[in-house]
Amino acid sequence: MPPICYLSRTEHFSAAHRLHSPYLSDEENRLLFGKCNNANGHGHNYVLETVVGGSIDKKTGMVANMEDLKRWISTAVLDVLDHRNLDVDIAYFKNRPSTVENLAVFIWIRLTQTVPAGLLQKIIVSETPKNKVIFAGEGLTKTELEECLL
Ligand SMILES: Nc1nc2c(c(=O)[nH]1)N=C([C@H](O)[C@H](O)COP(=O)(O)OP(=O)(O)OP(=O)(O)O)CN2
Ligand SMILES: [Zn+2]
Repeated sequence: MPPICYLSRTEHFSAAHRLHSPYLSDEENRLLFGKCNNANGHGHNYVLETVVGGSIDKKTGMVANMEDLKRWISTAVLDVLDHRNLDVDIAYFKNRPSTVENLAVFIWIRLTQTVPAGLLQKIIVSETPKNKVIFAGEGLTKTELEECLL
């Protein structure tokens, strides 16, 4: 069996948002999200690490061509999220808070629609240098998959 490797690519995008849940009252939102619920909103310079993995192709010496990986991430994620207001521009966040967890789910689903089946292993989305979420597609429901379609 050929050796298995994991490739990682890090990209950045900037987006605005406000943490607010449609399932909570205004007062509950203020208490839960604090300054992040401020009506003016705020922005983050997000960092997305995408990890793909598989066996090394004998002929190319690659698990995947980094040029392809760059293109998949740009098309599926950066073109859609960079310099956007998540709550206003992305329908997925109309009925769920734009937490970094929900953002990771959105990004994962977008990537699975572009990256060849079985290659995508894990994503790590950082909202601030201190806060990051790791997602590998566990627990996805049909609802998320359908609502993620643009
Ligand atoms: N589980 C989650 N909790 C919080 C989220 C989130 O997406 N998921 N998001 C936020 C805020 O949007 C933001 O990430 C926090 O901003 P901030 O407090 O400014 O960032 P830091 O924690 O890095 O900075 P400190 O100065 O250390 O507070 C909040 N919670
Ligand atoms: Zn925020």
